[in-house]
Amino acid sequence: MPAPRPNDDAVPPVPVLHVLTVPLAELGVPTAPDLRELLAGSGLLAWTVDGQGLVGHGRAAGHTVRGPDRFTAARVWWDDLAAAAVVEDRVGVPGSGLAAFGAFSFAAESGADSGLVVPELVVGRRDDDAWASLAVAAAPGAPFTLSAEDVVAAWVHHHGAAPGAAVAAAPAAAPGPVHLSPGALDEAAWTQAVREGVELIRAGGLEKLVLARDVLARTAGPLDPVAVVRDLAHRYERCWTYCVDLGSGAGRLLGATPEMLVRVLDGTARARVLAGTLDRDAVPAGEDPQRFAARVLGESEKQQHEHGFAIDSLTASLAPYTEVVTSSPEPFILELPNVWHLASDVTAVLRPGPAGDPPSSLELAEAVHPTAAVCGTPTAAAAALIPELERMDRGLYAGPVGWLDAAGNGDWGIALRGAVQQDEHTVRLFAGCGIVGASDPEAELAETWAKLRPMLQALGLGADPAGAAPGAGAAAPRRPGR
Ligand SMILES: C=C(O[C@H]1C=CC=C(C(=O)O)[C@@H]1O)C(=O)O
Repeated sequence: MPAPRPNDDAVPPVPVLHVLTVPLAELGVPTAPDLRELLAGSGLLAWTVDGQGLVGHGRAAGHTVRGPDRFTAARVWWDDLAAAAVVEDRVGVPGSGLAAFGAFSFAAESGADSGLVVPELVVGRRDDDAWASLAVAAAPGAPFTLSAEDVVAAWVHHHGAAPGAAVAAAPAAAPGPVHLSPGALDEAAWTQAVREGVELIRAGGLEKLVLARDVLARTAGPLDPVAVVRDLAHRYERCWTYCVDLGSGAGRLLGATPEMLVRVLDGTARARVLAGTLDRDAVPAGEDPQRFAARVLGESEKQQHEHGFAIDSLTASLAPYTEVVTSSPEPFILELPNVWHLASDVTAVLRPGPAGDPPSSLELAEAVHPTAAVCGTPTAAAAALIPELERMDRGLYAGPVGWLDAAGNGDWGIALRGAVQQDEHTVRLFAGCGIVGASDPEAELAETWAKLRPMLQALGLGADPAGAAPGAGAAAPRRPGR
């Protein structure tokens, strides 16, 4: 559905893009590659899961937005860009043709830019389909001259090798020591904030609240984001690994999220809802790990309660857009290298809007954000309390991150288990926990460390930052015993 337009003076003019998508077979690459091998080079944009997805390089166009209308403003820009673009798509699958990466702030009031960026070169893979798309700005009315040779030239430029040839592997992510320090709140202050949250819930003001904290990592040597992204994509292959730099100086968002906010493919929406977490390091000696997870997560009333809020908030916000919504009858246990989660997959057949088109992935991402997995229940009460208790601007953490195409398809994950790289030596890591009346603040603090683990490992800090890595030289904030 086209985005409602504000008055035309407020809409910036868009560039005219020429876009050519060719199958990789046309470039001499007969079998679909594992996209993780293409995570290299400067100006990387990525959205991959299990070797599939989209990997972008360079920048053909981009638009940043802020405030409560940030999604609508981005959609208007995208609709205009797509209408003006001249596209030759020889593949015709979701993600081919004109495609953009995007990231949106958690809060409407955030000082961080949100937006969309169209890479110059995108290499995509969906099952056995693999393609490359080249996008370049052209003068209005200019003839379309892009050819497969132009795509190869862009590939060589960005990858330093021809299509099909091996790309140089990245060196270690963070050479030299990494120093960790508390962000907005230290551990004691954050635990106190959780305590206050629990009291408010018990007093009946709200039912669930998600509280997060940030940790700053300073690296002695320059941090290579490509090595971080590669590490995450290989280690967390069941998660969606993301890397988005909107180019506005706000930093590079990277991480590997297990949570799919909404995916739209050919008129069907899907989501993976998570809530309920168990640290895989917490298995008592002699216990069978799977049975332990099934008992502690699957049979815990507190965890099921927390999970139920997340499912209800998603299905309620999808309802106006859907014909039928189905979800897993019982949550299942999702096993990740660092934690187990209670998870439910939701599928919804989308209802066409008044103009006959089903809602786009970005329209749905706006409709369902923020879910109770990152905000709370009721949403408005939780959203108002979060900055007050966390004492920070979440920026892009816990906001939608992903990609979209001109047909409305796209994947929007929730930017979790990640960080914002602020400069060559500084990354700001985030993790949060769903709090209910039965939550124990110390246990929630320990859970944030388990959720920070993917990024800490990618920085070379090992699983336990407090005892970490003589080689990594970590200086970490105190980690509670469990
Ligand atoms: C808020 C985060 O996780 C959410 C997603 C899955 C499980 C969660 C939990 O069990 O608390 C959180 O709701 C985070 O990783 O920062």
